[in-house]
Amino acid sequence: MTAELLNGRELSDKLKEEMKQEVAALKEQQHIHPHLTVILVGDDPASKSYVRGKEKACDYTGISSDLIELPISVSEQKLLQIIEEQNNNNDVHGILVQLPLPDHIDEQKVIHAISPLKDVDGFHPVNIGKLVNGEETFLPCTPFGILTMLESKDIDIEGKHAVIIGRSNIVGKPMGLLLLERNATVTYCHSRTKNLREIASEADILVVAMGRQNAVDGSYVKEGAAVIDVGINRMENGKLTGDVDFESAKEKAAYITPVPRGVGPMTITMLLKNTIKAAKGLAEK
Ligand SMILES: Nc1nc(=O)c2c([nH]1)NC[C@@H]1CN(c3ccc(C(=O)N[C@@H](CCC(=O)O)C(=O)O)cc3)C=[N+]21
Repeated sequence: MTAELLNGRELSDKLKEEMKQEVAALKEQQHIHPHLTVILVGDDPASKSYVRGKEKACDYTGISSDLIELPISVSEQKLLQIIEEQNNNNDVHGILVQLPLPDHIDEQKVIHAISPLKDVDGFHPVNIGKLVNGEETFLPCTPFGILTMLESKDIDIEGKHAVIIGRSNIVGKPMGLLLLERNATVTYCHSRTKNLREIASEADILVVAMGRQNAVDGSYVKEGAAVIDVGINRMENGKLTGDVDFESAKEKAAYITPVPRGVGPMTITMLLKNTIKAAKGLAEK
């Protein structure tokens, strides 16, 4: 079998086109102008490039965005103060603080400071709590994007075995919760898991978010599985690659995401969705 490609770039383009119409209608009919504030601390080139991607996507869909750039030496107190100003600004619907933050800033404290109503990343504990409860909330963008890709191909989730490799707060943990809510049987694996290959090769849906190039190859993939590669690793030649050895995995999978043009663009697109939702004062289950 050779897998069908889950092309995140193509799906993103389609969704952005729809959102562009929706934003235009919101402006015209309800005088709502969705606005996202992005806060970037320091000048890490990868972070800068992601932030540029977000700005570009906002522009395309008619969402206005501000970028607040702060020096790497900025104090935690100053950052918290800026977040508070954004919380209190009624023209701002979404606030995103680009992660990771420098070591002298407590990331959890920063996430707690963002109003849950403007938390378009879906990282605030109130929103995570709602996700655990199955209540409506802002879904974390990467898991939301993955779910949207699976749904776009009508890939069955109910009753299927989903194996998540990686347990980060922003990808692995919420991914498992979302799939569980849709009646998958979910197994979490991580760096201490024994028999990773054995467990992974039982997955109908395999989500790989380990942060290590080629950590998973075709021998980890069940025939007919959907393989989702969340990894972004920059190779020596400057090109991006995922955590999955695409060539061997695609011979066994029924569906597979490429890197680049897979999960990454969907993450940004879901951020736009969440920003529109925030502007409308809603949150989605
Ligand atoms: N508060 C916060 N929210 C985030 O959502 C967040 C974050 N911090 N910190 C970093 C990660 C990473 N992330 C990506 C988004 C888009 C691509 C993306 O568009 N990737 C393109 C390639 C881009 C390129 O060529 O560099 C692709 O895979 O095709 C990648 C990575 C969001 N993150």
